[in-house]
Formats: sequence, C-alpha cells, structure tokens
Amino acid sequence: KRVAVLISGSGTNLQALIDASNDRSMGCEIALVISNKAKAFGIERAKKAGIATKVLCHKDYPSREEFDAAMDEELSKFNIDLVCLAGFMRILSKDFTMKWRGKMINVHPALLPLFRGMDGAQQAIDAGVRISGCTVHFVEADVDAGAILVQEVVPVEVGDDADSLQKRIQGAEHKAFPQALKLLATGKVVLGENNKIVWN
Ligand SMILES: Nc1nc2ccc(CNc3ccc(C(=O)NCCCC(=O)O)cc3)cc2c(=O)[nH]1
Repeated sequence: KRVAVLISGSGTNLQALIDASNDRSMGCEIALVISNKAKAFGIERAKKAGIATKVLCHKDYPSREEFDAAMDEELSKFNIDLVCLAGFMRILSKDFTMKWRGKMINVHPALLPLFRGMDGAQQAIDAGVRISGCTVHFVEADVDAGAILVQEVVPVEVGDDADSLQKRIQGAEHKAFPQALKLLATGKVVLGENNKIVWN
C-alpha cells in the first residue's frame, strides 16, 4: 500500500511512521508527505528519508473545498491508497473525508471520545483525570468522532502539567500510530458500513 502523510508541523509522528515503514511487515511504504506549512520541519524529515514532499498553502485557495481538491489531486498523482494525519491542523471538508472514508486515519492526544478538539492534554490536566493516552481513529467529517482502531494508555503523574503529559502521550502516539497503520495496510482492520470497526 502507498501511504501519504499530511503534516503542519515538526512531524514527530511522521518520523515514527517513516522508521516503522522500513519494516517490510508493515505492508506499506510512505510515498508522499504533504504540508500546509512551508516551514514545517516534517518536510526536512521526509527529504532526509527520500520521500516526495509537496507544500500546499491553504491561504492560496479561495475555499476549504478547493484546498482539499488540490490535496486530492496530489494524492491521485502519487497513486496513494491510505492517508495518515500527523499533526495536520486543518479541518478537512466533508467531500474529502467521504472520498477517503475507511482509508484515512488520525492520531489524537487523548482517550476519545473524551477530550475532543485541539488541546487534549490540557483538558485532561484541567479535568484531573489519572490516566490519559492517545487514540488512532478513522477520519470522519465529524471531527475526532471516527471509529477507533488503537488506543494506548499513559498515567497522569503527580505534578504533571499539559506539557509533561503531552510529552508522555507523544511517546504513546509513536507506538500506536504505526501499529494502527499496519492493521489498516495489511487488511486486519476495515471500516464497516455502520461506522464500526471490522476485524478480519
Ligand atoms: N473532517 C475532519 N477533519 C480533520 C482534520 C484534522 C484532524 C486532526 N485533529 C484536529 C482536530 C481539530 C483541529 C482544529 O479545531 N483546528 C482549528 C481549526 C483549523 C481550521 O480552521 O481548519 C485541528 C486538527 C481531524 C479531523 C477529523 O476528525 N475530521
């Protein structure tokens, strides 16, 4: 399977996917990295790994749909089968999520359905929970609401703030995301009709 990774920033999850995809049993290769930010460090990571990169600035497009259509054109050009969102910070239009339904996954820094949205770690600190973690889910139009493939738990330590917790969650993300991509790329998991995960 040919995988594209969408990024907006440093791409630490991209690096975890690059490192994991060197393992043939992953059943996939990362063929393209698309960033909506020209200076995203993840672009350097991709170049160092010999992976094609493309920068598409959303400000160059009159609408969300047209930006997504430009991304979709790149994905077709590269014969992409699966899409991973790795710190991609733009909400995707309904058309795009429908086209890639069951083929696009995202890693969220909280145990969904708890703490949806941008700042999962801060929400966990504010709520005083004692466990947190990350969730890899299929991407649906409804943000952070897709069917769950993998979750990884981390403890919230006494004295944690959002930053220290976020760092521990990131370590879990770097395990969970490659694990989920392998399940999807090797067909062990598919998205069923009723938006439920089907395990083969
Ligand atoms: N339709 C769909 N698209 C997504 C895009 C990114 C992410 C990653 N997690 C994200 C979740 C939320 C945001 C967010 O609220 N950003 C501020 C608004 C930015 C903008 O105006 O675009 C970004 C990424 C998840 C989803 C998803 O679950 N569904």
